Amino acid sequence: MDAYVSRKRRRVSVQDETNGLKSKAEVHEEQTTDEKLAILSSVFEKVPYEELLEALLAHDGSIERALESLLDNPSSSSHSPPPLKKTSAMNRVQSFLHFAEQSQSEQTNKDGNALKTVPKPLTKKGKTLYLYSPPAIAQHTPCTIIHNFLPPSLANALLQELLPEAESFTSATFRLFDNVVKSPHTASFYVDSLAEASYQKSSYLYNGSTLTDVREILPVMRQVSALVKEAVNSEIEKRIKEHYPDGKKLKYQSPGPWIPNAAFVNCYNGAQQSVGYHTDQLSYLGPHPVIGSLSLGVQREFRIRRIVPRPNSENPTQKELDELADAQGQISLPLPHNSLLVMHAEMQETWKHSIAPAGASTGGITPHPIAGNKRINITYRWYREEFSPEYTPKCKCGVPCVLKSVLRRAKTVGRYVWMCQTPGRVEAESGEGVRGTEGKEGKGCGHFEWAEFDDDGVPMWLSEQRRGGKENDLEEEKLPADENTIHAAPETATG
Ligand SMILES: O=C(O)CCC(=O)C(=O)O
Ligand SMILES: [Fe+2]
Repeated sequence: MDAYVSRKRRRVSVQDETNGLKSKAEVHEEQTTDEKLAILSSVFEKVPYEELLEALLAHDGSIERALESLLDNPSSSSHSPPPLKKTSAMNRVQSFLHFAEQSQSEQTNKDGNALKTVPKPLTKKGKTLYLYSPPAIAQHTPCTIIHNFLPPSLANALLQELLPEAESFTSATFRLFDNVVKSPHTASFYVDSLAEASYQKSSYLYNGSTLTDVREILPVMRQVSALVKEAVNSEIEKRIKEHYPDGKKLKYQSPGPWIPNAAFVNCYNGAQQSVGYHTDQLSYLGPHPVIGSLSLGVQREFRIRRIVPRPNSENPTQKELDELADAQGQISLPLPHNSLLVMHAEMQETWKHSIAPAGASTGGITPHPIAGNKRINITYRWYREEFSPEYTPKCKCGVPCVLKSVLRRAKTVGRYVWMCQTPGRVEAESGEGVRGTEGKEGKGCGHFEWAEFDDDGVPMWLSEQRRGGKENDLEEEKLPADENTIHAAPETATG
């Protein structure tokens, strides 16, 4: 069993198959077990990972035979719907093999000698790549996932605590192209104490308005928060060691432990409720935040796609445009009951996420024995003290600014701006979410200024103060005049 769960590449013998996959399989005889599990889980999204692994083991690592056996003997797990039709299952496998084939390319030096193998993004324009196994998700996305995270009875207790609460959730409001529209799901916001809830209601703004529904965290949610805290911190450590350059945290990522002290709870009632592509607001989380997202009830598809900066040149070639479109391709991660998804520090600034409607084409939903047609999701967050609104720069409207990352222009990519909360052109383009706020119309003052942080993501003026420097001396930190004056709002990626 260990050999199969190990992430090392191992040779597998290709079985003699007559279903047309053999030649592709031969090309990929070096496929890792992770990749094979990712392929199988792209077909059998709702079959537990362990079951897929067992099928692979039972067939000496042959994807094709494991696939056949799973199609012929539908999953033993009680809540799994019938798998896809055989033809669509085969199509998904073919498409994954196609992605995998393209995902490695030899880089050559100027003499044409191979230097090293460079992984290319697995995604492809207009296609959805389905990933289920935790190692494949860790490898190809900015997330990690822990299946069966809580003891089952605790997961059920949490669901039972939240289902009655969700009855009184209200529709999250979305601001799209200057119109305030309802998001097709409901949500509420929870913090550590009643005092904090009342402070939040009066002082924290989301796109120009305060939240109307802020609640005190409930007992089981609080108990689970401690477990989420522990798991997320350990996932962060692993992520840094295994995935980040030189095994070091990202610039601006907080070095300290992640301390969840706030949570949005989302409820999706039925297959059609969803949330559109968005990024989460950075203003109170700071740059490169980490979010722990726990799913309960009905399994739904979490989709992500990369925000890719435009090519540098004014006239990009077709090849550059194709590569851009491929890199923006969509990845789908099924989130089963009792799974903890960690959105790591690289996620919010450079990827968008959504919960897709579960139409007939994606297999609909399978009711959950406790939740019925509902999915409850808790996104545990750390509202950093340094980003409390009392410290946030204010715009000319006199309200704390919103923090956004700049992504689209090569010259300023990776920088951040504080800008007026009331959306103008930029925000309308990115379709940011405004959760449960009372819609406040108006154009805002258009204010924006560069945001400067120390390496740990602490606003520079505060960092200086902590180091015993000058108090509140923002001038010192400003860039040379020409760099500091923005004549047109930079294109931002995040809300
Ligand atoms: O329901 C989910 O898994 C995602 C929710 C989400 O994107 C959010 O709370 O910002
Ligand atoms: Fe989100």
